Amino acid sequence: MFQQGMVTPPLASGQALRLDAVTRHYESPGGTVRALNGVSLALDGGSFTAVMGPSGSGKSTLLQCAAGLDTPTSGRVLVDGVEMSGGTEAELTRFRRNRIGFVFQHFNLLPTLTVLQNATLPLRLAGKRVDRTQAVEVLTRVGLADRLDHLPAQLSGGQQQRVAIARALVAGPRVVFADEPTGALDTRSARQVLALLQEAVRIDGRTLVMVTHDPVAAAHADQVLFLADGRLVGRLAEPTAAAVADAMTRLTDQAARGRVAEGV
Ligand SMILES: Nc1ncnc2c1ncn2[C@@H]1O[C@H](COP(=O)(O)OP(=O)(O)OP(=O)(O)O)[C@@H](O)[C@H]1O
Repeated sequence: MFQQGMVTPPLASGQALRLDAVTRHYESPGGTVRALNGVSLALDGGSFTAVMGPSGSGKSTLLQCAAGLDTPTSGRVLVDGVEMSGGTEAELTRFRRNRIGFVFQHFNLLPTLTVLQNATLPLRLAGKRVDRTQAVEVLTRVGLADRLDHLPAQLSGGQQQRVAIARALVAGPRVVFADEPTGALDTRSARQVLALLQEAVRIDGRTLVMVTHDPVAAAHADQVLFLADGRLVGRLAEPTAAAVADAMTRLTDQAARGRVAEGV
């Protein structure tokens, strides 16, 4: 059922991610852009949430703020009940490395590193010992056991994204953020990537937050949160692709009507 409005439940021990009244404003020559306008949400550990909304609604900004890659103008982000602000840049980086994984649309692999080196980079950056057996296990799970010494340029897009998923999972993060992880992939590779992300939730108990424009991808999640104009405006539990597409059509129409009313 599509529910309008969002209510944040009280802090619970099982909460992996919580945002309290997060805003992100940008100053631009045309005035202040309110990319996020008071977003509150709470996600349980082991849940899979898709975030959707019209272009410019604030999806990427939400992900970047929640993942500690960007700093909110106001509000709080808590991962595992621990607030992700107030420290130095080095502390924030350490916090992110220990608790957060990120999958990008365009993979962001380092071209001169092999598959194994790319996948274990977060461990080496964090100064942790690289357990080769465990790293190979992760790469085997994403179907790349026979590609360990390949460079990214020697792989297909789908294979590169699977390396990126291994990299996001290798340090055992509490929350994994994925920004359009299937946006650059063909249907078959997209399906494989979604299955791997789903497995990370169902088998390993990771908490996954995925921005997507694709209703079929969103239907893999437990719930879809809808953003419009920097606010959470609705939630769809146990989504089907048809219900997600329907809700998106309504939101996009509303956004277009809003722009006409404002004379944009
Ligand atoms: N660095 C920035 N400086 C100024 N404005 C920005 C900046 N980053 C984002 N914005 C603005 O904030 C708003 C939200 O952007 P965001 O990229 O989060 O939207 P989105 O929903 O992810 O869009 P899309 O689906 O097109 O990727 C937009 O109006 C965008 O132009």
